[in-house]
Amino acid sequence: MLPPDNDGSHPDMRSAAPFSDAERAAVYRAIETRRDVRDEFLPQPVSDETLRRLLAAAHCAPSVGLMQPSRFIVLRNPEQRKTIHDIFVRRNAEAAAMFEGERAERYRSLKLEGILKAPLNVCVVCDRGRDGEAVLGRTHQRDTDVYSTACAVQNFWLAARAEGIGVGWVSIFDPADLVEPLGLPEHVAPVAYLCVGYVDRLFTRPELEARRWAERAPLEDHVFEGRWGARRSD
Ligand SMILES: Cc1cc2c(cc1C)N(C[C@H](O)[C@H](O)[C@H](O)COP(=O)(O)O)c1[nH]c(=O)[nH]c(=O)c1N2
Repeated sequence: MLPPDNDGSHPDMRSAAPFSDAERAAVYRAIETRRDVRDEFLPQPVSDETLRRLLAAAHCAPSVGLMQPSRFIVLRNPEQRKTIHDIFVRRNAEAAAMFEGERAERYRSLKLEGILKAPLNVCVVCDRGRDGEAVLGRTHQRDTDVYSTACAVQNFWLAARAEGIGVGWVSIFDPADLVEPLGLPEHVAPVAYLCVGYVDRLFTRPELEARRWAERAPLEDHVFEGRWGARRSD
């Protein structure tokens, strides 16, 4: 056992004082007003400096065993994005066929990506590393590397909101579809295909709710006490 430091804390530690009221409000505002964006992208380019801030925010995310498995493939070339969009169109037709009747009609009326409209696409991938290599925290939960990458995506999304930049996550692909167009090696899994660009308007609630596809649930319905389904008052 290592001896404790004099005051019991590591020299690299610092105060964990709460944020000021304004700082705290800004954090919650980013969380509450973040939206998935499909169609509101403006053509205005995102500067390298701004993109770097978003990527730095993503790179700050927690990761299992500090594995830092997230990698960011930035796609600017319209031709390459056209290839990805063509794949989306094909997969989206397959997806639409999985719904029936009025639901299928409603599905087809939704715009579910901004691959070509957004000035920038970023594919966030997870370098799953070499099999057999033990990673702290991942020894019994193999997918924690992918969860770590999802944390990076959320950091990116929230930082983007603070910058006035919209992000839309597109997952209507078979992950294998992206291997060839992005040159992904076998140990790299695509996690999030993101459309990124400035926006001047955002929905005040999830667009899928505004368009009557699904409804947000009250938080209370999703919080249990001690056991699945148990309520505090039970
Ligand atoms: C893992 C994952 C995958 C997808 C999404 C999200 C996430 C987390 N979302 C966005 C999703 O529909 C949206 O987050 C919810 O409807 C809630 O809306 P807000 O994000 O609050 O605007 C999404 N949206 C879309 O139009 N096409 C898509 O393929 C996907 N895929």
